[in-house]
Amino acid sequence: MKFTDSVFKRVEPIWESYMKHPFIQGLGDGTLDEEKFKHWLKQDYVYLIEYARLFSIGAAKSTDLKMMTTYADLANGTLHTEMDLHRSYAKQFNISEEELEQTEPAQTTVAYTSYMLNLAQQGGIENVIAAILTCTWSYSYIGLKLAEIEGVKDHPLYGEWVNMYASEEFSTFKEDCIQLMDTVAEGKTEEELNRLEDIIVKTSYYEYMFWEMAENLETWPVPVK
Ligand SMILES: Cc1ncc(CN)c(N)n1
Repeated sequence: MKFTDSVFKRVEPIWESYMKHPFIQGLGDGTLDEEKFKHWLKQDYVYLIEYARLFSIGAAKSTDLKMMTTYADLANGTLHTEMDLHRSYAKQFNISEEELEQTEPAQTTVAYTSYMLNLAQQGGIENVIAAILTCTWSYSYIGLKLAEIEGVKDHPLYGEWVNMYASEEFSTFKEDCIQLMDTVAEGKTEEELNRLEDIIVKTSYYEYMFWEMAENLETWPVPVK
């Protein structure tokens, strides 16, 4: 069995819980509060800047040219394809690109990106891909599941979101990440694999917390100027 198949069995209950989360349910039935979506949009934009940085660390730590090319392509896909979705929504909401980029990251955004960046700086290439995997894979999982709902792709506001994460292009990003993970998992000891699996479980929890952050319009406790 591939490493990612056995990891999926472990994280599946967490990922199933995303589909029951009020934010995702609201995306699916079109009732999601626009303010919550805008909060997600701004937080996710600054999250994706760090995510693109992680792919770039992956490129720098790659052990061969093929791997380096895949990481560089994934960084490019994040900075252009995925973040174009955010810029397009921002335009509809009259949020400028400067405002998007200057979003103050909320606690959960800081915690999640710091966790991934810390792992990526510390270890080898296996840490980088283990930290990144859940992000792309779980959004593809959610997008494809939401796309099964009749009419969801035609929703005037949230249809674009579902179309992006259920797209063939995004599925290819996911497949590339899964393949990178299985390649570096080859020949690792059980102890090493357990450590990588733990990273994927933790990032799966962080994904849940990110939906919670958006749903609850999370900010820091005491506002200061
Ligand atoms: C928090 C989060 N996780 C995953 C993705 C998909 N790249 C995202 N845009 N944002």
